[in-house]
Amino acid sequence: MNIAVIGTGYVGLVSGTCFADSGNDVTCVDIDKKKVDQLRDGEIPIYEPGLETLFSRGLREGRLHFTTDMDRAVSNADIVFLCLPTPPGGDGQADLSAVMQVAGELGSLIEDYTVIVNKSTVPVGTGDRVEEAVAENVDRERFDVVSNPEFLREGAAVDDFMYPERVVIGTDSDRAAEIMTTLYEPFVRSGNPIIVMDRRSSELTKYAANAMLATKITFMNEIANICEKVGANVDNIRRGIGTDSRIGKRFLFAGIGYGGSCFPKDVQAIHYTAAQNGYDFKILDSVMKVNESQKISIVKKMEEYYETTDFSGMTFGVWGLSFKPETDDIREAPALYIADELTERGAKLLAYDPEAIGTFKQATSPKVLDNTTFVHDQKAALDNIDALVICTEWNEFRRPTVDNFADEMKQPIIFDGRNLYDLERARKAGITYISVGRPAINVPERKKLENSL
Ligand SMILES: NC(=O)c1ccc[n+]([C@@H]2O[C@H](COP(=O)([O-])OP(=O)(O)OC[C@H]3O[C@@H](n4cnc5c(N)ncnc54)[C@H](O)[C@@H]3O)[C@@H](O)[C@H]2O)c1
Ligand SMILES: O=c1ccn([C@@H]2O[C@H](COP(=O)(O)OP(=O)(O)O[C@H]3O[C@H](CO)[C@@H](O)[C@H](O)[C@H]3O)[C@@H](O)[C@H]2O)c(=O)[nH]1
Repeated sequence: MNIAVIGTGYVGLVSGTCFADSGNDVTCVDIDKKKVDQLRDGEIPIYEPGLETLFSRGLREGRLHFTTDMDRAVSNADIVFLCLPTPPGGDGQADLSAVMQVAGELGSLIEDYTVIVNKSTVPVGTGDRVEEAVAENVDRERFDVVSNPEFLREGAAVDDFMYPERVVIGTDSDRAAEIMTTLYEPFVRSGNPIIVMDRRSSELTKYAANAMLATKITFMNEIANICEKVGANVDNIRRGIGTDSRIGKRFLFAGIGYGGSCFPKDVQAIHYTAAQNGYDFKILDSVMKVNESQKISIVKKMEEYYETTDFSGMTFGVWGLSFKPETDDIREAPALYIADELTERGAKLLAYDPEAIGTFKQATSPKVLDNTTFVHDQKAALDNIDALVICTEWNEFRRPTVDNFADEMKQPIIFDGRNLYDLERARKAGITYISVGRPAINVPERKKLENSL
C-alpha cells in the first residue's frame, strides 16, 4: 500500500519505518525541514533501540521517503496517518492546532478514495471535527476518517509496534475497516486481536489506557509512601499483589512519579474532557496531585537526612536525566524537577545520562545549567560528591554494584528514586541507602526518616 505519514516525531518515525519494513511504500512528511534533511541523509534524530536497522533498510530499499511536500505524499496515498503533536493547552485540554491545520489542507490534496487515520492521541469527537474539515474541500465519498490510537512505549517502540498486544481501529466504515485490517495483519500474526469499534470509543480507549496505567503507578507510589511510615517494603508488596493475575505484574514499580510526553498530558486531557462534559473525574485529580509531590519526594528525603533546606556548599551526583531508560526524551522527566529543586536550595550538580544530556540541556532552566557540570562517564559523576541521586533506572547503573560505591565515593550516600539496589547488599557494603517505599539502610539513628509526605 502507499502510505503517507504526517509528522515524523516518535510515533510518525516508528510507524513509518515499521510500515515500510512490512512491504509498504511510505512517505513521511514534516514541517521541520532540518529534520527532513537529516532523515534523508540517514540520520535518526531520536535514540530508540532497534530503529536504526529497520530505518536504514527502508531507505536502502527505497520504501521509506522523507519530504516537506505534503501534496506529493498525500495525492498518491491509500492511507494518510496523522502523527501530529497534541501537547497540553493552557488549561490541560489537548492542543489540536497541528491536527486541525493539517486536516484543513488534506481535502484539496486527496485524489482517489483515501483513509485518513488519526494516530495522534486526541479527545473524543476529534475524528468528527477532522471529517468536517476535510469535507470542506472534497466529496465525503472520497475519504473516511479512522481513529487508530498508538500504544507504543518509548525505549521499546519498535517491538511494541511490530508485535502489538492489540490494534484498535475506530470506524463505522466497512471499507476503511477492511483496508486497516489488511495493513495490520502482518503485525498481529501472533494471534493478538485487531479490535474494530466505533470512532469515539477508540479515541477514548487511548486515554483510558494511559489514565489506568498512570493510576496503577500512582497507587503503588502511595503504597510506597505508607511502607515508609510503617516499616514495610514495597518490593514485597509488589510481588505479593502482582502474582494475582487480576492485578498483573507490570507497571507496579514505585518510584519518583511518572513522566514522559504522554501520561502527564493525557491524564490532564481526559480529566478536562470529563469536566467539559459535566463529570468530575475525582480519581484523576488525586493521581495528578500525588504524582506532583512524588516527583520531588526524594528532595524531601534529602532535607530530612541533612536536617536542612539549605544545600549551599554541597554537590550531588545525578545519575539519569531521561524520563525512563532507553530514550533521550526528557519531556516531564522527574530529573528536571529534582534538578530545579536541588539548585533552588543552593546545591551544585554533577550530572550523567547515557543519552539525554543534550536534550536535558535544551529543556532545563538557566539556574540548573549554571549550577550543573555534565559528565560523560557515570563514574565521573561520583567524583567528590556529597551524595548520589538516582533519577532513571538505566541498566548500566546496576553496574558497578552497590559493593563498589564505598570505594568510589567520598561519602557513600545514595538517594535512589528507582530502587536499583538490593537492601541487604547495601547494608553489608556499608553505604547509606535511601530508596522508595523500602527501609532506609545505614542511616544514623538521629536521622531516621520521618516521611513528611
Ligand atoms: N511519543 C510516544 O511515545 C507516543 C506514543 C503513543 C501516542 N503518542 C501520541 O502521538 C502524537 C505524536 O506524538 P510524538 O511523540 O510522535 O510527537 P513529536 O512531538 O515527537 O513529533 C511531532 C512531529 O510533528 C511535526 N509537525 C508538527 N506540525 C506539523 C505539521 N503541521 N505538518 C507536518 N508535521 C508537523 C513536528 O515537526 C514533529 O516532528 C501525540 O498525540 C502523542 O500523544 C505518542
Ligand atoms: O511501573 C512503572 C512503570 C512506569 N513508570 C513510569 O511511568 C512513565 C511512563 O513509562 P512508560 O509507560 O514505560 O513510557 P511511555 O513511553 O511514556 O509510554 C506510555 O505512553 C505512551 C504514549 O501515549 C503509550 O503509547 C504507552 O502505551 C504508555 O506505556 C515513566 O516515567 C516511568 O518511569 C513507573 O514509575 N513505574
